[in-house]
Amino acid sequence: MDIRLGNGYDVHRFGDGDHVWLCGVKLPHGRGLQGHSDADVGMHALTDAIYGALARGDIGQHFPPSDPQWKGAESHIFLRHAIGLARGMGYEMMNCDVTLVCERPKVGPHALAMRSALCQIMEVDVDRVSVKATTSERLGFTGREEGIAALATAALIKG
Ligand SMILES: Nc1ccn([C@@H]2O[C@H](COP(=O)(O)O)[C@@H](O)[C@H]2O)c(=O)n1
Ligand SMILES: C[C@@]1(CO)OP(=O)(O)OP(=O)(O)OC[C@H]1O
Repeated sequence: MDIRLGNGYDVHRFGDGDHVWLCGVKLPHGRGLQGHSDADVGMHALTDAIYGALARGDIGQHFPPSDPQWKGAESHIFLRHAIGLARGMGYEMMNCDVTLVCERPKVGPHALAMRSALCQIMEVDVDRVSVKATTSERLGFTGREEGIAALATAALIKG
């Protein structure tokens, strides 16, 4: 049995807008997250955790922000690529865990929808996918609501 662990971290800043995409769920919000893609910070962190587990670089190497092809792209494209790479190397998702760091929006009421969205994209059981959140007690850039940070861990298993 071969188990590989990876971690991911991402940040997107708030700008104009009326919604945010978080882990595949569109939430109405007073501001939007800025990015080259749809700025789904949680999905980006999870995608990077998978690349990290595989030692296959990071999201910006596979989908360069300088490439106009990815402007406005839906982030499921990135996650599908990462999990496809994992399967191509003989790995399955054992479990993964995403933590969103923001004062708002409140994630708890939407966590199950987020887990469902991620597990559908990755084609894994929902009990293998965790999404949770914390504030940063109003400290730092997340505390000032200048942006949202996300951390993720992925465990991949072969055999
Ligand atoms: N965006 C968020 C932030 C937090 N939660 C939930 O609230 C709990 C308490 O947060 P603290 O930062 O005060 O520890 C946290 O454990 C989450 O359950 C949330 O849903 N959305
Ligand atoms: C996802 C990509 C795609 O161009 O752009 P962004 O939406 O800016 O997101 P980031 O987390 O900075 O990762 C870099 C890029 O790969």
